[in-house]
Amino acid sequence: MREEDVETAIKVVVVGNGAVGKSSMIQRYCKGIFTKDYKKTIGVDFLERQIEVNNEDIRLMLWDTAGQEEFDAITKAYYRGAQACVLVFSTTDRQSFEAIESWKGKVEDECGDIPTVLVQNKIDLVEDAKVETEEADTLAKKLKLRFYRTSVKDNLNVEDVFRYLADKYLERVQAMVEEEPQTNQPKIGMFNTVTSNANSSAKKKEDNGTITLSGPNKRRTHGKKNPLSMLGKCQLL
Ligand SMILES: Nc1nc2c(ncn2[C@@H]2O[C@H](COP(=O)(O)OP(=O)(O)OP(=O)(O)O)[C@@H](O)[C@H]2O)c(=O)[nH]1
Repeated sequence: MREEDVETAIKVVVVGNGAVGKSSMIQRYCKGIFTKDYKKTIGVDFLERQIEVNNEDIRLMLWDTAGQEEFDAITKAYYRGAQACVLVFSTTDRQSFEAIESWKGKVEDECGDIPTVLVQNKIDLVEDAKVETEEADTLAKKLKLRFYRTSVKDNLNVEDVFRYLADKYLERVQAMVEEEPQTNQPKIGMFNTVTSNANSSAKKKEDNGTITLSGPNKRRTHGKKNPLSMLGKCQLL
């Protein structure tokens, strides 16, 4: 395998209370659709989308985790190996706002300090808001997080959230490469990728309901040089 044949993939976890719009956000971003129905996520699920950053193909693997506390034990295991995180609360749900710091802590426990954004979703329902604009701004400042207000329904700012995370992640990788140019061992996760279809899912549901990823695979990038490939590969989970 040539170095330039390795594609970069970023595992992003999307977390927050139930019904804030996590699944909807991922569906909007990966499939371009929005549905009004609420179907609570059981455990975890993921979708992926490929984007181009600095002339490189980057595959974002978006992990949708259940917001209901009853699934905490399962979902935490899936935070492992995440390289970026979206913390979501809803404009119309005060509790979901108050739970943000706790969600941040859960992700940090498993992943350490990874690029993270704070998202206030459902801003189309601003007339029903249970969170003041200033409160949300203050929380973002306190947690030192980039803050986006989105409406998945109206497709507002959703693209920006994931673009920011991809940029931020690549910035960190680049800084790491510059610091330690000789090393082949990544300090933060990167792995060879599985499939190339933006909407395809690389997960496999086993009989016991566990979702596992297929083993590392490579995808040709038609000789396009990928400077990130020098970091080699590592395990996803
Ligand atoms: N008005 C409005 N409704 C939204 C928006 N985003 C999501 N919804 C609705 O909110 C409800 C919950 O959305 P989900 O995406 O299922 O929420 P979730 O966070 O994945 O919920 P869990 O799976 O329980 O964790 C659904 O009825 C969506 O249609 C939005 O931006 N505006």
